[in-house]
Amino acid sequence: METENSVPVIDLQDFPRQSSKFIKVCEEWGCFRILNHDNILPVSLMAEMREVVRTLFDLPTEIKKCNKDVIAGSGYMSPSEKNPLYEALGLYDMSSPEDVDAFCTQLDASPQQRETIKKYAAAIHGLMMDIMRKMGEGLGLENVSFEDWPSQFRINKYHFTPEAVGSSGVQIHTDSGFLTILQDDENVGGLEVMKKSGEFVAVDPWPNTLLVNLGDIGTVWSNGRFYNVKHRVICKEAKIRWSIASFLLGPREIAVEPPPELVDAEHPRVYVPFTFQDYRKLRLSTKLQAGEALDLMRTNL
Ligand SMILES: O=C(O)CCC(=O)C(=O)O
Ligand SMILES: [Fe+2]
Repeated sequence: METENSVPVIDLQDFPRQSSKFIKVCEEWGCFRILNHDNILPVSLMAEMREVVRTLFDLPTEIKKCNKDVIAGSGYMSPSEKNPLYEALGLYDMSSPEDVDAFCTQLDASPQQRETIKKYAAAIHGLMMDIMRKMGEGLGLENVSFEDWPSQFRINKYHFTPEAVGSSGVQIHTDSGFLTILQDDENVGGLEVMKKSGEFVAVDPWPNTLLVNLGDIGTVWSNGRFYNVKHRVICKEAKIRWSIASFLLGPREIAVEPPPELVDAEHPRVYVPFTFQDYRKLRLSTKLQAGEALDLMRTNL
C-alpha cells in the first residue's frame, strides 16, 4: 500500500492517466516502484536472471577477477577491508552486444546463462525506453530520444552476517546517471531512500516489481526539475541479499543538455554543459558521491 511515507508506485499500464503523478514523483521523490512491466520485462525472466546472478557469484574468485573494469568500477569488486559485506560484478554497456558477450565470456557463462543475460539486457533497454518515452510525454516534449545512451549493468551481493546488523552495505550516494532500474531482493530489505526532508524511508521488498531511481544526470537534463534521490543499503538481518542494477547513464560523447522546452526566462539554465564522462571523473576525483559534485557545475557560480 502506498502511504505518504512509502516509495510511490507507478502502474505502467495506467498511462496517460498516471502521467502527471509520474512527473510529480520524479520531482518530489526521484524514485518509484513500477508495476505491470510484464509485457516488456516478464517476471519469469526476472526469476531466471536471479538464478543466473546467484550462480555467477558462486564462481571461484579467480574467474570473477576476469571481469575487468572497462570504466572505473564497472567490473568485479571483491569484498574489501573498507566494505567487507559487498561484492559486485558488472559491465559497462548492456546495450552493446559486444560488451555483453565479453562479460559472459569472462565469467564462462553457459549458453543458457548467456541467453538469459542477453534477453534480460534487451528487456531492460526496452523498459528504460518505455519509461523515458512516458517521461517525455509527461513533460510535453517532442523529439527526445535516449536510444543510443549506454547503460551500465551491475549485480550486487551483500554478505550480511549477524555481527553486521546495523552497519552499512553501501554508503549514502546518488546514482551518477539519468535513471536506474533495480531488481531488488525479493525477501531481504535494507535499501533506504532519503526524502527531500532528509528522512530515510525503507524500501520494503515487493516481489515481481522493480524500483526506479533518478540520478544526477536526470537532474541536469531536466534543468533542475527532477530529484536525484540519495540512498544507502543497511544490513537489517543476517541473510544474503542480492540486487540487479541497470543504469541508463548519459549521452555518448556529447554534453548533457536539457531539452529547449525546459529552458526559458523563468527557468534559466541551471548547469553548464558537460559530458557524462567528465562528470564521472569529477565525482571520482572529488569523492563527492551524493550529488554534491553537481553544485560545481552550476551556471551561477
Ligand atoms: O542494492 C541495492 O538495493 C542498491 C544498490 C545501489 O544503490 C547501486 O548499485 O547504486
Ligand atoms: Fe545506487
